[in-house]
Amino acid sequence: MVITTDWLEHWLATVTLYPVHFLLCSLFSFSLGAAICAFVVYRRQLHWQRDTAERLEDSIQTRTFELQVALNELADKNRILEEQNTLDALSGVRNRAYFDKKILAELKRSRREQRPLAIVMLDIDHFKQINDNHGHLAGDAVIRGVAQRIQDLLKRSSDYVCRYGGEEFALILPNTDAEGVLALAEQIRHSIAEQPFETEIGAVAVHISAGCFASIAGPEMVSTDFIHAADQALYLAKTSGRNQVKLSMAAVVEATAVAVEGTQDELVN
Ligand SMILES: Nc1nc2c(ncn2[C@@H]2O[C@H](COP(=O)(O)OP(=O)(O)OP(=O)(O)O)[C@@H](O)[C@H]2O)c(=O)[nH]1
Repeated sequence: MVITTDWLEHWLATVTLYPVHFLLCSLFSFSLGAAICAFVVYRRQLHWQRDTAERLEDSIQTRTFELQVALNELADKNRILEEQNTLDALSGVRNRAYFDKKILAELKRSRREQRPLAIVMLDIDHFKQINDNHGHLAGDAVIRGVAQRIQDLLKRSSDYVCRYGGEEFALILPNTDAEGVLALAEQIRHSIAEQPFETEIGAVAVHISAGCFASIAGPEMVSTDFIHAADQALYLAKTSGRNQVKLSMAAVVEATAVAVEGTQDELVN
């Protein structure tokens, strides 16, 4: 549009003639412009807020995922650490602390399910002589070898061999009666006596003595009843000449009772 003098004069005349119209038009145009500006700003802000919220949500999700991964790793490491805490450093089998906990749990299970629980206390014979004659390193190798040999002979995943202390081991055998524990302990004794253990000074022949006890846990029975009974049987095995397995008299009584019941059943049938 070309602004000429004529046009300007005409425009001024119009403005002078219709000042109210002009004012109203100007006001309307200004308001419309302002409204459009406000709308554009508002839309921009909305977009920006939406973008920010999306970015925030993404970052929260990423962080939550990273946190979950870190927590899982921590839980795994904790599990490994807890597992390591239950192991004996020298022999690699479970340690005494594990035995103390496990026997309590198995005692409760035996009482609840009315199934027999068997314990074996097992000790390497004349171990002091092995240390004295061949040195402590050879002695350590024998302890490791015996532990491994026992472990290899345990077939059920619920059976545990624990190093009870020094050259003594304790076995926890859930759901095992007197007959079963005697058979397993005898198998272990035989395997150890048969095959010497490799050490740095050569093969060392050893044998063990074992005391066994098996019973369904009665309402009054505690874990020490099982341990003492198996210990007494071990003492009997030692004093009877070593390299043998003995069953606690308490277990014999129970086994006899079971046998008598069995005989009576047969008679009745
Ligand atoms: N090398 C080694 N020796 C150990 C370890 N723990 C205990 N001993 C030794 O084992 C020996 C156990 O000796 P004793 O309790 O007299 O038993 P023993 O000589 O086996 O005799 P009996 O059990 O009666 O047949 C001691 O000399 C202890 O020092 C160990 O971790 N490594």
